[in-house]
Amino acid sequence: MTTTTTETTPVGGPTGPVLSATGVTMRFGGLTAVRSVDLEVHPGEIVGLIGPNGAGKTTFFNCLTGLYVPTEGTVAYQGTVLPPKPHLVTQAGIARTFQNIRLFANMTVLENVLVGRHTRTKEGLWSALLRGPGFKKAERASEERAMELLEFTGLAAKRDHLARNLPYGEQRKLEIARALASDPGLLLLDEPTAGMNPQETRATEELVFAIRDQGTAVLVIEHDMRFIFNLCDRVAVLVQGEKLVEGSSEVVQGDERVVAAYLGTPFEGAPGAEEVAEVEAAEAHAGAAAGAAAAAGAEAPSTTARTEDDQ
Ligand SMILES: Nc1ncnc2c1ncn2[C@@H]1O[C@H](COP(=O)(O)OP(=O)(O)OP(=O)(O)O)[C@@H](O)[C@H]1O
Repeated sequence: MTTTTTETTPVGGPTGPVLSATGVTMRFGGLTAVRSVDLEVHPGEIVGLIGPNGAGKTTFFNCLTGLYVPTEGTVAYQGTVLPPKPHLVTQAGIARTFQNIRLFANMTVLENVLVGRHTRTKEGLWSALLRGPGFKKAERASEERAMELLEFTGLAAKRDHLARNLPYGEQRKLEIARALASDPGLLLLDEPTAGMNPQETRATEELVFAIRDQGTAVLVIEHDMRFIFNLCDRVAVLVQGEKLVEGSSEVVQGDERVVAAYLGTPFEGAPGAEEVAEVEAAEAHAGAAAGAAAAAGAEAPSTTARTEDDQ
């Protein structure tokens, strides 16, 4: 089934997944960039999409957001199949950022967020031209919401700066603020930490958690595996346009096919490494304490005994 129709078709209830992509295929001439990919994102989830360069990740995002009309397959938001038109997809509740920053460089930070707000304002052309009371009220409400988002992303102090004068990390944050201005139920992030230093990456991680906590589900493409495995409830791996594996960070990291096709040897600082080191240190400490207690002819403390039983 193709998504060339402009009708919206209910296929589920509001309690189901936020996003359901079903059998999404995208061909460019003889090249199949995305092949029959199914993916769901549920409310409250952060889902990662990873894979080697050219695997089809961005093409898949473009199919989800109506930039491309998939050759086959459907994309549904909250149970309603979406027409492949970017403005209708945004209006439905899916917002995105791009791999290459796309801000209005000569507009202020606040103005950039206000642009992202336009899908949620109802005032028409005449109202805007005449600047009637309805328009002024809507304008004030939009500005209030935009300022909330600038506070949320830590950019409020820069509201009047030109976007082009922001440091790189803040430009990426502004892109996120602008995407959030459409009050999405699902946010798609395409390589949000590309070019960031470790501090900026850590701040982005916190921001994504905060976005999820505020009720927006997130689907994120990223090559930084530490970021992905720390952040995501679920990770899907695309290889040569096909979904190879999908599961928790642990499942994906442990899958031999993913390691062979993409991850290679385990990356340094894998999540859990710190915890493993802490447990080992605690066990060594407990073992030493038990040894000392035995040497002194006393019973080992109960916590030590439990630790040993658990091994
Ligand atoms: N508009 C297009 N026309 C023709 N081929 C395209 C087009 N867009 C993408 N492709 C091809 O589709 C394949 C998938 O590209 P895509 O950019 O989706 O991969 P990706 O996984 O996002 O890669 P990266 O991690 O490098 O961003 C590539 O072979 C690419 O050359």
